Amino acid sequence: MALSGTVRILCIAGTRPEAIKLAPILLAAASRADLDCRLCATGQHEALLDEALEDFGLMPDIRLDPLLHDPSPDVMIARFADALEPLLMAERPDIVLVQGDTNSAYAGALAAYRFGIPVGHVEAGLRSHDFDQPWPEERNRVMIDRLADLLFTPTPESAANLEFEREVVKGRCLITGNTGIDALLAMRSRLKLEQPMGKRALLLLTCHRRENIGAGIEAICAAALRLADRGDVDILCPVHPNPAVGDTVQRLLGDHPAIKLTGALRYRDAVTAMAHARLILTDSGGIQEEAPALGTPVLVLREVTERPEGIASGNLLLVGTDTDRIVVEASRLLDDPALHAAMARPSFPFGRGDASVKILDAIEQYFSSGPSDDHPLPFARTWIMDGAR
Ligand SMILES: CC(=O)N[C@@H]1[C@@H](OP(=O)(O)OP(=O)(O)OC[C@H]2O[C@@H](n3ccc(=O)[nH]c3=O)[C@H](O)[C@@H]2O)O[C@H](CO)[C@@H](O)[C@@H]1O
Repeated sequence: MALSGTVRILCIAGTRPEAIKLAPILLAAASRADLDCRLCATGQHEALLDEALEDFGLMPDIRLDPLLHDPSPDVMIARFADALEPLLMAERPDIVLVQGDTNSAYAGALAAYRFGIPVGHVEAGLRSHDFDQPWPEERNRVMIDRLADLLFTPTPESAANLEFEREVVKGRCLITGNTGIDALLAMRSRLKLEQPMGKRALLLLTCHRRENIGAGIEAICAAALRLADRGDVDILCPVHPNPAVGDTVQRLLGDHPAIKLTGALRYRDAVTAMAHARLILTDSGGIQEEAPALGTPVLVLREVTERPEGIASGNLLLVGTDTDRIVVEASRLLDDPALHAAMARPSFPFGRGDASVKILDAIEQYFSSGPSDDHPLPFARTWIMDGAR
């Protein structure tokens, strides 16, 4: 029945974007006496996660033992879920919170579901409607939504995706906005973002999606070289640590004088680069959400996007990975100030920076009101040695 006293939340995360999008929740919960919110890091991308947390003054409370090698997604999910079981037995959280669509998030939802621990899904309802793009993220987030008891969805469009799946998505859905905007606005308020004085336009290029590895990234790099040859742009490309991405980018872009390759930027430096860029070329999900709030146009280097809201707001343009298409669209924006201005109008289709407060309010309400007929509390599906929950 309804819990009295402190509600124990366990966040489970493994990657940089999860850290960035869970940080506002962890920080907001710290000032609420009735919530005890802790973070378990799976080790999926340990260094990037730790670095992202540092920019918010955070670190994991618990760490799973690192995987000895980088297995396939489904083996990774199984390993994480297995490693989480004794942790969940020991920690006994009242709710497990996972963010987005990573293998860590799916593993956290699976392990909690087995023990009958309610699952909260932050960034629920995003759909490309194509299991192969992106893979395995689309599959992961569809399955997490089926397991979740509380679904925190960023926009009416993503809520509509969940409504369409109501036959199999049984949890309570709440439109909250994306916590990534909470993180962005908090970070931006700490930075001095004077406009850069240089005459040359800054282009920010990031690419790391699994489905782009190989031909996609080669085509993207060919476009970057042609844009760099214009002579009026500087391209900044933070290279994702995945060697399947970095080796190709280094080989193709490493020698051009107008292209600067760096390691992954710290979050605060990424926000600065996004704010200063004239144009962003990316296959990132989070950057598609952040750039509209910063008023920087984005060419989305994907064939499909689960952020149609940013397309509708006019801040994102879906261009895929065709070299000529990328060059044509980037050149149009660089050469036509009116067209650029139309795409550079700040907008907030993914929320206004209050998602984490709404999520914590909803969690408190869930436990104070207790189960209702249409939303009974879950039950243990895995026998817990010291007695069923
Ligand atoms: C299918 C899909 O779209 N899934 C997404 C994917 O996340 P992603 O595609 O957004 O991943 P990245 O692009 O790696 O991270 C982006 C973040 O990192 C910052 N950044 C970037 C470059 C850098 O050098 N330094 C940085 O700090 C940047 O500002 C931003 O905040 O998984 C998340 C987890 O579940 C999901 O939520 C999310 O939907």
